[in-house]
Amino acid sequence: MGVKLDVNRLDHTIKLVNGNQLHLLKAISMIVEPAEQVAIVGASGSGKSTLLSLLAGLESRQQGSISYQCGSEQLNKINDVSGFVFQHFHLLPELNALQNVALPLLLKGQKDAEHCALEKLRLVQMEAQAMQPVTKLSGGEQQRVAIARALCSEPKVIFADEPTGNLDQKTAEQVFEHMQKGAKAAGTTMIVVTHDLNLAAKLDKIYHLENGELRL
Ligand SMILES: Nc1ncnc2c1ncn2[C@@H]1O[C@H](COP(=O)(O)OP(=O)(O)OP(=O)(O)O)[C@@H](O)[C@H]1O
Repeated sequence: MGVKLDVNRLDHTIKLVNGNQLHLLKAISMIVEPAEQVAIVGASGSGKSTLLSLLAGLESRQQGSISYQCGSEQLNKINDVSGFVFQHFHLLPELNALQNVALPLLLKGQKDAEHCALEKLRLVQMEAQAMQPVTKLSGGEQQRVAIARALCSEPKVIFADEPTGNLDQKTAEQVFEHMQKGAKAAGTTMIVVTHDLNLAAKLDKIYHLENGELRL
């Protein structure tokens, strides 16, 4: 069961190095339903990554509120039930694909970590390369490993920041499809920041961030 996000009037101002202030996000409100897959698009510098970090609880809110609900339960912390996929993969170069995917589960003390990791690698069609050091994998393969890692902890919501930004169009589409399928199969809510309108069009809703305002 995915998480429902109820975002109410988020406001965010940034202090620039020259001392000026940039009113980046202006009273942003949105509702993301459980298992919904939404895109946030907008020009470079419009504040998409900042908004995603706020939604994911990685950055402190200045104003406004976000409530997270899973079934009938109100969640106090989103980090425990969320997965994050970054543009630059953020894999550990000294480990192989399987170890990268299994690591978060091992850290939690899960005994069947490698079994779960292998299952997720199969889902993104990377089982055959499980023992490969990640440095030997292509960009698209590395991102599929990162997606398997995000799916491994069976998150209730996935936040993805330009997950295919480093990939060519064809690979981007394949990787995106894996991510979408994985999230759909598990009923996971997914929020994706992307500049790629083709990919955004594959999701349930597209939000546009412009001049600090979010509109459908
Ligand atoms: N901590 C910070 N301190 C100062 N400025 C910041 C900080 N974080 C972001 N900014 C600025 O806020 C603006 C929005 O940044 P953000 O990364 O959220 O935009 P974005 O829409 O994701 O951009 P891109 O598509 O290029 O990644 C940029 O001008 C950036 O330089």
